[in-house]
Amino acid sequence: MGKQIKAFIFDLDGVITDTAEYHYLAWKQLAEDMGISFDRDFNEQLKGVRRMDSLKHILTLNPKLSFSKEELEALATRKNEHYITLIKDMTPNDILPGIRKLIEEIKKHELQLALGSASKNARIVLERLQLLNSFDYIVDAAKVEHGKPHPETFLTGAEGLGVSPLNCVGVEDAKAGVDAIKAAGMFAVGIGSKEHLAKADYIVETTRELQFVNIMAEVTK
Ligand SMILES: O=P(O)(O)OC[C@H]1O[C@@H](O)[C@H](O)[C@@H](O)[C@@H]1O
Ligand SMILES: [Mg+2]
Repeated sequence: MGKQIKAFIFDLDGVITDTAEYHYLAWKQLAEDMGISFDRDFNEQLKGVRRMDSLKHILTLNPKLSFSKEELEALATRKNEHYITLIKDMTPNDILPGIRKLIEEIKKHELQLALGSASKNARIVLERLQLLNSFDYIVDAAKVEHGKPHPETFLTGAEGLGVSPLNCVGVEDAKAGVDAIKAAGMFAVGIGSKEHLAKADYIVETTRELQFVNIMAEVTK
């Protein structure tokens, strides 16, 4: 018998809006300034990963480079400045196809909705998209100690909503995120390729295919 679903917990970047692309471009700009190049395949390992952890991962590409703690902070700040420039003109038109409809269906069925994001910019982005009020609870980088793939982000979301993780569906575009959802004991919807999101319980290629009825059918299988 399938589970009873009471809540959805959405990742932000790459799920609600295409800020995953802006994170990629901002990291690429910073990395190129340091003579490091990386491609979209390597970028899959950065998706869902916190700012400083992402920077440290990029720096493994050139082990000859070494930075003090202060220098690392300055580099992470510079990346964020590139990112802030890229998101400055975002509007509700930047909500990815299918997301608004899915949120409407979640509300119509009287389920709860939380955000589970690794980003310190999560509230700014939701504000630009005029979606802040659509969420019953928001988990961002400030609320948790451990980044994804640790389950804390999703467990904190469930706790904030007052529901058991077993009654939650998590929605993610990142491998680290899907791993976090599964470690939290939730049903995982992955957006992207099977190759990157192998652990997801149900995978769609793009947000356009995120249909409430199809997700519920998969959950109750
Ligand atoms: O630098 P920020 O806005 O705090 O974001 C941290 C991380 O947030 C995640 O949502 C993104 O997938 C990562 O790419 C990003 O590094
Ligand atoms: Mg994401």
